[in-house]
Amino acid sequence: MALHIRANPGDIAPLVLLPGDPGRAEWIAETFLENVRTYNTYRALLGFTGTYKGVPVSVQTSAMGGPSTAIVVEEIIKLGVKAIIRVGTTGGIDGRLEAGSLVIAQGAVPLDGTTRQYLEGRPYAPVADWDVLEALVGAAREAGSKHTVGLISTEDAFYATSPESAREWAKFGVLSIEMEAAPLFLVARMRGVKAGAILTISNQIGDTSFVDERILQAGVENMTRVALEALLKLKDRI
Ligand SMILES: O=P(O)(O)O[C@H]1O[C@H](CO)[C@@H](O)[C@H]1O
Ligand SMILES: O=c1cc[nH]c(=O)[nH]1
Repeated sequence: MALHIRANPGDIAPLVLLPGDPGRAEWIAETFLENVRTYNTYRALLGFTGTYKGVPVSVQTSAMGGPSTAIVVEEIIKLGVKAIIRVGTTGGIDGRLEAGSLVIAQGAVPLDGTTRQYLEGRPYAPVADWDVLEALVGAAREAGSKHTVGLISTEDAFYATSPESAREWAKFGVLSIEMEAAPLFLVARMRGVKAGAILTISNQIGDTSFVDERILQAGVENMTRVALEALLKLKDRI
Protein backbone atom coordinates (compact mmCIF):
# COMPACT_ATOMS: atom_id res chain seq x y z
CA MET A 1 0.00 0.00 0.00
CA ALA A 2 1.30 3.46 -0.89
CA LEU A 3 1.24 6.45 1.48
CA HIS A 4 -1.35 8.54 -0.38
CA ILE A 5 -2.89 6.12 -2.87
CA ARG A 6 -4.06 3.51 -0.41
CA ALA A 7 -4.29 0.68 -2.88
CA ASN A 8 -2.48 -2.60 -3.40
CA PRO A 9 -0.74 -3.99 -6.49
CA GLY A 10 -3.51 -5.32 -8.73
CA ASP A 11 -6.06 -2.69 -7.62
CA ILE A 12 -5.06 -0.27 -10.39
CA ALA A 13 -5.13 -1.19 -14.10
CA PRO A 14 -1.92 -0.76 -16.16
CA LEU A 15 -3.78 1.83 -18.31
CA VAL A 16 -4.80 5.01 -16.47
CA LEU A 17 -6.58 8.30 -17.15
CA LEU A 18 -5.36 11.11 -14.87
CA PRO A 19 -7.73 14.09 -14.41
CA GLY A 20 -6.97 16.86 -11.91
CA ASP A 21 -10.52 17.10 -10.65
CA PRO A 22 -11.89 14.28 -8.44
CA GLY A 23 -15.40 15.11 -9.70
CA ARG A 24 -14.22 14.49 -13.27
CA ALA A 25 -12.62 11.19 -12.19
CA GLU A 26 -15.91 10.05 -10.68
CA TRP A 27 -17.89 11.21 -13.72
CA ILE A 28 -15.56 9.37 -16.12
CA ALA A 29 -15.80 6.17 -14.08
CA GLU A 30 -19.60 6.37 -13.83
CA THR A 31 -20.14 7.39 -17.45
CA PHE A 32 -17.67 5.28 -19.40
CA LEU A 33 -16.52 2.30 -17.30
CA GLU A 34 -18.26 -0.94 -16.39
CA ASN A 35 -17.87 -3.01 -13.22
CA VAL A 36 -16.36 -0.03 -11.41
CA ARG A 37 -14.80 -0.28 -7.96
CA THR A 38 -13.26 2.51 -5.91
CA TYR A 39 -9.72 1.78 -4.75
CA ASN A 40 -8.85 5.11 -3.11
CA THR A 41 -10.70 7.93 -1.38
CA TYR A 42 -7.85 9.10 0.88
CA ARG A 43 -7.26 12.89 0.59
CA ALA A 44 -9.94 13.00 -2.15
CA LEU A 45 -7.40 11.48 -4.54
CA LEU A 46 -10.28 9.42 -5.88
CA GLY A 47 -9.28 6.33 -7.84
CA PHE A 48 -11.55 3.92 -9.72
CA THR A 49 -10.93 0.75 -11.71
CA GLY A 50 -13.35 -0.72 -14.22
CA THR A 51 -13.42 -1.87 -17.81
CA TYR A 52 -13.77 0.09 -21.04
CA LYS A 53 -14.88 -2.08 -23.98
CA GLY A 54 -13.74 -5.07 -21.94
CA VAL A 55 -10.25 -3.70 -21.18
CA PRO A 56 -9.27 -2.89 -17.57
CA VAL A 57 -8.80 0.87 -17.14
CA SER A 58 -8.36 3.05 -14.05
CA VAL A 59 -9.15 6.71 -13.49
CA GLN A 60 -6.96 8.40 -10.90
CA THR A 61 -7.26 11.97 -9.60
CA SER A 62 -3.98 13.92 -9.61
CA ALA A 63 -5.47 16.96 -7.83
CA MET A 64 -4.11 20.40 -8.78
CA GLY A 65 -0.45 21.14 -9.40
CA GLY A 66 2.93 19.47 -9.66
CA PRO A 67 3.52 18.42 -6.03
CA SER A 68 0.35 16.36 -5.83
CA THR A 69 0.76 15.03 -9.38
CA ALA A 70 4.30 13.82 -8.73
CA ILE A 71 3.24 12.02 -5.55
CA VAL A 72 0.32 10.34 -7.28
CA VAL A 73 2.30 9.38 -10.37
CA GLU A 74 5.23 7.97 -8.37
CA GLU A 75 2.85 5.89 -6.25
CA ILE A 76 0.66 4.51 -9.05
CA ILE A 77 3.78 3.52 -11.01
CA LYS A 78 5.02 1.60 -7.94
CA LEU A 79 1.59 -0.06 -7.90
CA GLY A 80 2.08 -1.34 -11.46
CA VAL A 81 0.75 1.34 -13.82
CA LYS A 82 2.35 1.33 -17.31
CA ALA A 83 0.64 4.12 -19.30
CA ILE A 84 -0.92 7.37 -18.10
CA ILE A 85 -2.95 9.93 -20.04
CA ARG A 86 -3.74 13.23 -18.35
CA VAL A 87 -7.25 14.43 -19.19
CA GLY A 88 -7.27 18.03 -18.04
CA THR A 89 -8.42 21.56 -18.63
CA THR A 90 -6.14 24.36 -19.78
CA GLY A 91 -6.16 28.11 -20.30
CA GLY A 92 -5.76 29.28 -23.88
CA ILE A 93 -3.71 32.31 -24.88
CA ASP A 94 -5.24 35.28 -26.68
CA GLY A 95 -8.31 33.45 -27.96
CA ARG A 96 -6.31 31.51 -30.55
CA LEU A 97 -8.04 28.29 -29.41
CA GLU A 98 -11.71 28.49 -28.55
CA ALA A 99 -13.33 27.13 -25.38
CA GLY A 100 -14.07 23.43 -25.57
CA SER A 101 -11.44 22.72 -28.21
CA LEU A 102 -8.82 20.02 -27.67
CA VAL A 103 -5.06 20.29 -27.31
CA ILE A 104 -2.81 17.23 -27.48
CA ALA A 105 0.51 18.04 -25.79
CA GLN A 106 3.76 17.20 -27.55
CA GLY A 107 5.68 18.66 -24.65
CA ALA A 108 5.28 20.98 -21.66
CA VAL A 109 7.56 23.92 -20.87
CA PRO A 110 8.40 23.24 -17.19
CA LEU A 111 7.68 26.50 -15.34
CA ASP A 112 6.71 24.58 -12.19
CA GLY A 113 8.72 24.01 -9.03
CA THR A 114 8.21 20.26 -8.88
CA THR A 115 10.00 19.61 -12.16
CA ARG A 116 12.72 22.04 -11.05
CA GLN A 117 13.35 20.07 -7.86
CA TYR A 118 13.61 16.74 -9.70
CA LEU A 119 15.99 18.21 -12.27
CA GLU A 120 18.28 20.00 -9.78
CA GLY A 121 19.01 22.80 -12.24
CA ARG A 122 19.49 20.67 -15.37
CA PRO A 123 17.88 21.94 -18.58
CA TYR A 124 15.34 19.35 -19.77
CA ALA A 125 12.43 19.02 -22.20
CA PRO A 126 9.47 17.14 -20.71
CA VAL A 127 7.79 15.50 -23.71
CA ALA A 128 4.96 13.04 -24.18
CA ASP A 129 5.81 9.42 -24.93
CA TRP A 130 5.72 8.85 -28.69
CA ASP A 131 3.33 5.87 -28.56
CA VAL A 132 0.89 7.85 -26.40
CA LEU A 133 1.10 10.89 -28.66
CA GLU A 134 0.48 8.74 -31.73
CA ALA A 135 -2.41 6.93 -30.02
CA LEU A 136 -4.04 10.23 -28.98
CA VAL A 137 -3.70 11.80 -32.42
CA GLY A 138 -4.94 8.59 -34.08
CA ALA A 139 -7.95 8.37 -31.77
CA ALA A 140 -8.81 12.05 -32.28
CA ARG A 141 -8.62 11.68 -36.06
CA GLU A 142 -10.75 8.54 -36.05
CA ALA A 143 -13.36 10.28 -33.88
CA GLY A 144 -13.35 13.30 -36.20
CA SER A 145 -12.50 15.46 -33.17
CA LYS A 146 -10.92 18.75 -34.05
CA HIS A 147 -7.65 19.06 -32.14
CA THR A 148 -4.37 20.95 -32.09
CA VAL A 149 -1.09 19.16 -31.39
CA GLY A 150 1.70 21.23 -29.89
CA LEU A 151 3.55 22.73 -27.00
CA ILE A 152 1.91 23.71 -23.72
CA SER A 153 3.38 25.01 -20.48
CA THR A 154 3.01 23.89 -16.89
CA GLU A 155 3.00 26.41 -14.06
CA ASP A 156 2.24 26.57 -10.33
CA ALA A 157 0.44 29.83 -9.68
CA PHE A 158 -2.92 29.96 -11.46
CA TYR A 159 -3.64 33.55 -10.38
CA ALA A 160 -0.15 34.90 -11.01
CA THR A 161 -0.37 34.45 -14.78
CA SER A 162 -1.42 37.44 -16.80
CA PRO A 163 -2.46 37.65 -20.45
CA GLU A 164 0.77 39.64 -21.02
CA SER A 165 3.06 36.94 -19.59
CA ALA A 166 1.13 34.24 -21.46
CA ARG A 167 1.52 36.19 -24.70
CA GLU A 168 5.31 36.17 -24.20
CA TRP A 169 5.21 32.35 -24.10
CA ALA A 170 3.01 32.29 -27.20
CA LYS A 171 5.95 33.85 -29.06
CA PHE A 172 7.81 30.59 -28.38
CA GLY A 173 4.95 28.43 -29.66
CA VAL A 174 3.12 27.73 -26.40
CA LEU A 175 -0.57 27.08 -27.07
CA SER A 176 -1.99 27.00 -23.55
CA ILE A 177 -1.13 26.76 -19.87
CA GLU A 178 -1.99 24.18 -17.22
CA MET A 179 -0.51 22.77 -14.01
CA GLU A 180 0.40 19.05 -14.21
CA ALA A 181 1.79 17.84 -17.55
CA ALA A 182 5.51 18.64 -17.10
CA PRO A 183 6.00 16.67 -13.87
CA LEU A 184 3.84 13.86 -15.28
CA PHE A 185 6.03 13.61 -18.40
CA LEU A 186 9.25 13.84 -16.39
CA VAL A 187 8.41 11.33 -13.66
CA ALA A 188 6.95 8.86 -16.17
CA ARG A 189 10.10 9.10 -18.32
CA MET A 190 12.38 8.66 -15.27
CA ARG A 191 10.47 5.55 -14.18
CA GLY A 192 10.16 3.98 -17.67
CA VAL A 193 6.41 4.45 -18.04
CA LYS A 194 4.48 5.98 -20.97
CA ALA A 195 2.63 9.28 -20.49
CA GLY A 196 0.77 11.86 -22.54
CA ALA A 197 -1.85 14.56 -22.12
CA ILE A 198 -4.99 15.76 -23.83
CA LEU A 199 -6.60 18.95 -22.63
CA THR A 200 -9.78 20.96 -23.11
CA ILE A 201 -9.61 24.75 -23.33
CA SER A 202 -11.63 25.96 -20.32
CA ASN A 203 -10.91 29.70 -20.38
CA GLN A 204 -8.46 32.26 -21.65
CA ILE A 205 -5.43 32.99 -19.46
CA GLY A 206 -6.19 35.93 -17.20
CA ASP A 207 -9.95 35.56 -17.71
CA THR A 208 -11.19 33.42 -14.87
CA SER A 209 -14.86 33.72 -15.79
CA PHE A 210 -16.38 30.36 -16.58
CA VAL A 211 -17.12 29.46 -20.14
CA ASP A 212 -20.60 28.17 -20.93
CA GLU A 213 -20.85 24.91 -18.96
CA ARG A 214 -22.38 23.07 -21.94
CA ILE A 215 -19.45 24.02 -24.18
CA LEU A 216 -16.91 22.95 -21.56
CA GLN A 217 -18.73 19.69 -20.80
CA ALA A 218 -18.95 18.82 -24.51
CA GLY A 219 -15.19 19.37 -24.80
CA VAL A 220 -14.45 17.27 -21.71
CA GLU A 221 -16.67 14.46 -22.99
CA ASN A 222 -14.99 14.56 -26.38
CA MET A 223 -11.54 14.58 -24.73
CA THR A 224 -12.43 11.63 -22.51
CA ARG A 225 -13.66 9.49 -25.39
CA VAL A 226 -10.50 10.21 -27.37
CA ALA A 227 -8.29 9.40 -24.35
CA LEU A 228 -10.10 6.12 -23.66
CA GLU A 229 -9.76 5.03 -27.29
CA ALA A 230 -6.08 5.99 -27.14
CA LEU A 231 -5.63 3.75 -24.08
CA LEU A 232 -7.06 0.84 -26.08
CA LYS A 233 -4.47 1.48 -28.80
CA LEU A 234 -1.74 1.34 -26.13
CA LYS A 235 -2.91 -1.96 -24.68
CA ASP A 236 -0.45 -4.03 -26.71
CA ARG A 237 2.44 -1.55 -26.48
CA ILE A 238 3.00 -1.57 -22.72
O1 LIG B 1 -8.91 20.45 -14.95
P1 LIG B 1 -7.63 19.97 -14.31
O2 LIG B 1 -7.23 18.61 -14.80
O3 LIG B 1 -7.64 20.07 -12.81
O4 LIG B 1 -6.48 20.97 -14.85
C1 LIG B 1 -6.44 22.39 -14.72
O5 LIG B 1 -7.40 22.90 -13.82
C2 LIG B 1 -6.80 23.28 -12.57
C3 LIG B 1 -6.90 24.77 -12.40
O6 LIG B 1 -8.20 25.19 -12.46
C4 LIG B 1 -5.35 22.81 -12.67
O7 LIG B 1 -5.26 21.52 -12.13
C5 LIG B 1 -5.11 22.86 -14.15
O8 LIG B 1 -4.04 22.13 -14.66
O1 LIG C 1 -3.80 26.16 -15.29
C1 LIG C 1 -4.81 26.59 -15.82
C2 LIG C 1 -5.86 25.74 -16.23
C3 LIG C 1 -6.97 26.27 -16.80
N1 LIG C 1 -7.05 27.61 -16.95
C4 LIG C 1 -6.06 28.43 -16.58
O2 LIG C 1 -6.16 29.65 -16.73
N2 LIG C 1 -4.95 27.91 -16.02
